[in-house]
Amino acid sequence: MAVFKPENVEDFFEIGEVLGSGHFGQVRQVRERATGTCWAGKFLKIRKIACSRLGVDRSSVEREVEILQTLRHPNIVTLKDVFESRAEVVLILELVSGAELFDFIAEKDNLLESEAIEFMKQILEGLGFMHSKNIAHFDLKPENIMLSDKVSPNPNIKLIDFGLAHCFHQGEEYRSSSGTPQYIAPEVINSEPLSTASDMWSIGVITYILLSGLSPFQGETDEDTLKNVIAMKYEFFERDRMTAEECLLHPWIKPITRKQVAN
Ligand SMILES: COc1cc(-c2ccc3ncc(-c4cccc([C@@H](O)NCCN(C)C)c4)n3n2)ccc1O
Repeated sequence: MAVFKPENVEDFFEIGEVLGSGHFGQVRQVRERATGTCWAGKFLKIRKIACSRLGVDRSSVEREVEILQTLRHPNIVTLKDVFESRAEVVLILELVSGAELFDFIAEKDNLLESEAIEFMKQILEGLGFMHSKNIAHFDLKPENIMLSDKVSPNPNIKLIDFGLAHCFHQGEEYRSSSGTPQYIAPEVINSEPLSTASDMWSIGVITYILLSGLSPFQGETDEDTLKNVIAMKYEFFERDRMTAEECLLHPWIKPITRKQVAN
């Protein structure tokens, strides 16, 4: 069992405003007392009774910590420290002070295709790094794609929220029905074995929304959305989903000629 720092997190960090919350608990801005540096604290209530709906299993926290400790990349949020006291674990993470990607785009009058390409390139670079470590995110969606800061004219993309992430081991079969209906792949809905390719389905949905402003499978209810995803009312020329690495080599993202660059 992983051992986290038993000290009281408030001895080292001043707890600030709530940045976001979910079934997992809360993300709050925290200020390091020794340096004045601001970080993001993910406050997780640990489930004490297995059948309880409140809180998260300690095993899932250990899995996320192990995955975050493996991932060091400019487009993936970094983990600094982990504290545990009583029934709470606190992940101290690099603060991402920009907006969620889609909120940033919503505030602009329009998004240039060159800007969309740059955003997709950075998302794919972070995801390609994860996949090179046999780690799948399994919850890729606009809310989990953030911008590094509010002021830079060319902000960096940061992938966050690794609560559903999974590291595949040789020969292992992994199934999960978790995720967000608009973005999950058919194999998730059909309880089939998953892989990093399931993230590439989500990338396809995100790219579609980024370029069209429309969500391809969204229905009136989550049930309708899931039915739309598995109805397969679409045709692809390519039979197999591209990997993140293959996407980065696609002419839309990596121009082949100066003429393409000029466009
Ligand atoms: C929510 O889980 C994570 C959040 C983060 C994280 C790291 C740095 C950071 N800076 C700002 C934020 C932030 C800001 C607003 C909302 C959230 C989060 O609560 N919501 C993200 C959406 N997700 C829960 C669907 C997080 N974060 N979130 C990292 C790993 C996680 O598993």
